[in-house]
Order: sequence, then structure tokens, then C-alpha cells
Amino acid sequence: MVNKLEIQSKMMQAVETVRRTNPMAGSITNTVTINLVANAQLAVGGSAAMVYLPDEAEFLAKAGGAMYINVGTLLPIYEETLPYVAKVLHETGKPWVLDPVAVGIGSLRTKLLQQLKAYKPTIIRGNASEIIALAGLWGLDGGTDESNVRGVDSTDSVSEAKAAAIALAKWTEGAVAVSGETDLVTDGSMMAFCYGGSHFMEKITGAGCSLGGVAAVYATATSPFIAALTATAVYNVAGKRAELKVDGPGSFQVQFIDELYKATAEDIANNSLDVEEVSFL
Ligand SMILES: Nc1ncnc2c1ncn2[C@@H]1O[C@H](COP(=O)(O)OP(=O)(O)O)[C@@H](O)[C@H]1O
Ligand SMILES: Cc1ncsc1CCOP(=O)(O)O
Ligand SMILES: [Mg+2]
Repeated sequence: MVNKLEIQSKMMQAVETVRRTNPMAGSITNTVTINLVANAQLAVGGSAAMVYLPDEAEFLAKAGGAMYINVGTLLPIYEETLPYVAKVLHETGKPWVLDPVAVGIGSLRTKLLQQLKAYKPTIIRGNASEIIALAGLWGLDGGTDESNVRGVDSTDSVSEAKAAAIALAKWTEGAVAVSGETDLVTDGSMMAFCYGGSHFMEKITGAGCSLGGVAAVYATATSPFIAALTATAVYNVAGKRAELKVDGPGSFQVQFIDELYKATAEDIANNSLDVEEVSFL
């Protein structure tokens, strides 16, 4: 039985804990959106630290409360850094978030994402095509061999990614967040649909990447499902509010960070949300 009030209460606790404790979530992320990732993490109350090298990544994995790995742009050193730090995170039981940006494109990205399967990301956050393609790469239900990923964008709908998201969550025993106009968050047994945000979020680079970084901040304070849900909800609140105050994507990005900063625990927990049990039919 899904208890929506209990879920909302846990979301509020996560927001308040992060605001109170300023937890550090280290990131290995892409060079396109790295600044927005860090600023979004700070806006919700986290502390950001971005690295590329194996020993620095190990340090952050051990020193921080969670870690974020995003494969949007790859550097040769990632061939060493990513599997090394993912192993450390998995073996120490530290939460970590994977954004499989552009899965299916390029041999190194494919090799690294295949290697990361064994280290079971606590949260996987991607758009619908990325979630479907990752499930396919990992040989799980709902996945496809032919990626519909178009660069970093999705050509599939969130509902088309439902089976893949459930299969990924069951494999990792964590949570999966599929982002889009309506977001889907699942832990394999519960499924939440989250509403809000703005069409402008498709017109700025890094809305998805930074959402993954914010999920890592909340993963320092709560369960994978609640962390993914809270991050998704604060993005929906901030996007909706920012849209009302701007008339273009440039000013939207600036206002969006302000709205992330201003959103209260009540605003976030009360954002429009439907939760149901995953039907096993
Ligand atoms: N059309 C839309 N309307 C409202 N929110 C959206 C829309 N498209 C994306 N978002 C929001 O933007 C964020 C990033 O989602 P998305 O653009 O799907 O990820 P990515 O950037 O990885 O492709 C999420 O918070 C999502 O809810
Ligand atoms: C454009 C681009 N190219 C490689 S990573 C990246 C940013 C993708 O950001 P997001 O997935 O949040 O749109
Ligand atoms: Mg993305």
C-alpha cells in the first residue's frame, strides 16, 4: 500500500536536513554543464566539488555523502577514473547517481557504461531514450539494442521508458528517475508521476545534468527513491515558478536557480504528485 503522506513527510525531512547540514556531493561530470550542476547543488543547500582524476575521485567518494557521475563528455582519464571510483562507492556503500548521457554513442562511453552495471548506481537519472538504451545495454527488460538517443535529447516518451525504469531499479535495488514533461520515479515497487517544470527546461543545456547532481545532494540525506523524488519535485516547483517571471531561456536559467534556492520543504513536498504500486501483471 502506497502512503503518499508518509512519502511527502520524508521529502520534507530530506529538504530540511540538506538545508541544515550542507552536505558535500562530489561530481565527475561533463564540461558542458558542470557550472550549472554545481550552482544547482548549492542552491538546494549542498556543497559541490568537481574532479576528473582517479585519486581525487576516491577522496571525494570517501569524504562526501554521495557522488554524481555523468558521462556527457568524456576525457581519456575517465577510462581509469570512472570504474575505479564506482567500485569504491559500491564497496563502501556510498550512494551515487549515474546520468548515462548519450548512451550508445561512442566506444568509450559504451565500454564505461557497461562496466558501471556491476557497481549498481543508487539512482539512475536520464531522459526516456537514455533509460531505454541503458536497460538495453545492460540486457534488462524494457531496453532496446537500437538507441533512440539523439545526441543528448530524447526521442521516446517517458511512458515508453516505464518497463526499462522498473527493470533498472530492480537490478540496482535503488531508484530510477525518467525526466520529461511528466517525470517518472520508481524504486521497482512504487512508481511516482511528478508534474510541473517548464518547456524552457528543454531550451537550456544542463537541466537534466543538474537534476542528477541535485539528486546526489538529497541522496546524502534519505533513501534513493525519496532523494530522486525530492530532486524531481524541486525542479518542477522551480521550473514552474521561473517560467512565470521570464520571457526567454537565458533569463529562465538565472531565475530557475533563484527558485531552487527559495523553494521550501512544504513547496517541494506539496508539488503535484501521483504515486502507485508497480503492477506485476
Ligand atoms: N516540456 C517540459 N515541461 C516541463 N518540464 C520539463 C519539460 N522537459 C523537461 N522538463 C524538466 O527538465 C528537467 C530535465 O529533463 P530532460 O530535459 O528530460 O532531461 P535531459 O536534459 O537529460 O534530456 C526535468 O526536471 C524535467 O522535469
Ligand atoms: C549538450 C551536451 N553535450 C554533451 S553533454 C551535454 C549537456 C547535456 O545536458 P542535459 O542532458 O542536462 O540537457
Ligand atoms: Mg541529459
